[in-house]
Amino acid sequence: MTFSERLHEKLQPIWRENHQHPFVTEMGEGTLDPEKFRFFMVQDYLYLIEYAKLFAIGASKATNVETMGRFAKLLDVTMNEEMALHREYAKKFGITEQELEEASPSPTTLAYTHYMLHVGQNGSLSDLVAALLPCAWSYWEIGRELAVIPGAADHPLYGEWIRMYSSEEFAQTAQWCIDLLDELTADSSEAELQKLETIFLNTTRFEYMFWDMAYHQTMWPMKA
Ligand SMILES: Cc1ncc(C[n+]2csc(CCO)c2C)c(N)n1
Repeated sequence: MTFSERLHEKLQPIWRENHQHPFVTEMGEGTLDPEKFRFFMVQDYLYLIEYAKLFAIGASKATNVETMGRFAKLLDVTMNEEMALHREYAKKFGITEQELEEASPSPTTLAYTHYMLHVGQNGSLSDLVAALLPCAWSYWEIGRELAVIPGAADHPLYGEWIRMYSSEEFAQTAQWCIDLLDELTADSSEAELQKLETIFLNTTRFEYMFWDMAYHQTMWPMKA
C-alpha cells in the first residue's frame, strides 16, 4: 500500500465529513446563500496568496530540476489562473478588486495559512507536500462529486467553480502531489510516516474549518 493510499483510507471518516459539509452540498444543489459564497471568495483569495508561497518554498526545497519546475508552474497557475478566476467571480458578487486586496483574513484563514507556512518553512520537502496535499486532493474530489449532480456544473453562480475544480488540470496537480509524496516516502521509517500523517490530518481539519468558517461567516469577535 502506498503512503497516499494509507492516508486516504485512514482519514476516510473526517474526509467524508469534509465533503458533506453543508457549504459543499448546498453548492452542489445550487441552494447555497450567495452571501456565504461571497465571504468564502474573499477569504479564499487571501488564502491563495499565502498558499502560493508554499509552492515557492517547494521550489527552493526541491532536490531536482523537474520537481523545481513543477512547483514553479504551480506557483504560476495559482497566481495567474486560480486567483484570476477569483477576481472574475468576485465581480459577480459585487466584490471589487480593491475589496479583495484590502480584506482582512479571518482567524481560521490565518491559522490555516500560518500552520502550512510554518511546516513548509521549517520542515522537509515531504512535510511541505503533506501539508498542501489535502487542499489539492480534497478540492479535486469535491469538484468531481459535484460535477456529476445534474445541472450543478451549469449553475449561474457556482457552475464555474465546479467546472474549474473538476477539470483535468486540477486532477493532474492533485495526482502530481500524491505521486511526489509517495516517491518521497518510499523508504521512510514508520516514525517519519506518522509525523507526516499528523501534518496531513491537521490540514484536512483546517479544510473542514474553512468550509465551516465560510458557512457561518465567522469573523470573531462577531459584533466588532
Ligand atoms: C481553502 C482552500 N483549500 C483548497 C483550495 C484549492 N486549491 C488551492 S491551490 C490548489 C492547487 C493548484 O493551484 C488548489 C486545488 C482552495 N482554493 N481553498
